[in-house]
Amino acid sequence: MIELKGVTKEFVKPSGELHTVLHGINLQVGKGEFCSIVGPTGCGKSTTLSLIAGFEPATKGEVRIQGEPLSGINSQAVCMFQTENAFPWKTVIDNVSLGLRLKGVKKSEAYDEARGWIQRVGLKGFENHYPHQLSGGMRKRVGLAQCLIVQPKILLMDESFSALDVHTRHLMENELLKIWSETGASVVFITHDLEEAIALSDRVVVLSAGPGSSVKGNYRIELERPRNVAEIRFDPAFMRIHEQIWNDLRDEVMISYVHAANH
Ligand SMILES: Nc1ncnc2c1ncn2[C@@H]1O[C@H](COP(=O)(O)OP(=O)(O)OP(=O)(O)O)[C@@H](O)[C@H]1O
Repeated sequence: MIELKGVTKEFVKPSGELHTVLHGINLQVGKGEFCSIVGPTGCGKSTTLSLIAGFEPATKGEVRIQGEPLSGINSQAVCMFQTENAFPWKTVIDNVSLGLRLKGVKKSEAYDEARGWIQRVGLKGFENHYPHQLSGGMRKRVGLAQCLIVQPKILLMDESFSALDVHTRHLMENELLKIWSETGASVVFITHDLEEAIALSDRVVVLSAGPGSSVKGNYRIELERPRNVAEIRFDPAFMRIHEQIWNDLRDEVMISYVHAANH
């Protein structure tokens, strides 16, 4: 579904110098696969997501979606960020139905579809509430429904749950896994939290410390599904995988600290 082949991304600094964020990234995400990307702060995780979304082009190499080179915005993908997706001046049902309305679907049909999604994410009864009348977790549910109503083949999530308290976060993660398993979408999930990455994913990719980050490790997570993200952390198999990936990640985090201290 998604392939990055030898992708390098450079930005021009205000001084005019080139800053290489990613260097020679190779990454494949299959149809219906849940892939998380972890790495030290500033290594280029969000930049990777932005290349897959088509918000900006690779400097070198290629991003392919379903085998085709991506040019411009990736029409198969939707993005869910750490910040709110919902428009504050729109009700839940107007927010959730928006993607369909923008595609030209009639209001009554879009509303019918939106009601189904609102129910699926556990917000039945809140159709006419505004975002400020909901809790942070409920607003995330609105965001998820907003993304999934358009039945994307690719869901790109950047630290989507990191602002939530730990209990709400686990609820949302379990909810996400349940809904994802019913949609067959490919997910690329960016997180700082290795436990979250392992608990959710089929695969965890570790990026090395920047500048010029590349793929340091690529791990298949063979834990059984369905999973309960709050409980799976105590599974001995989970702990073994965590130790293995953390050994890789820790080195990169240390390198990143040293770089930060020297600048
Ligand atoms: N549009 C841009 N112009 C110039 N530099 C950029 C741009 N976008 C990102 N960068 C730089 O690229 C590097 C990687 O940023 P990015 O946000 O992708 O990292 P990250 O791994 O997601 O970081 P964090 O873990 O802190 O969220 C940073 O040094 C950042 O300053």
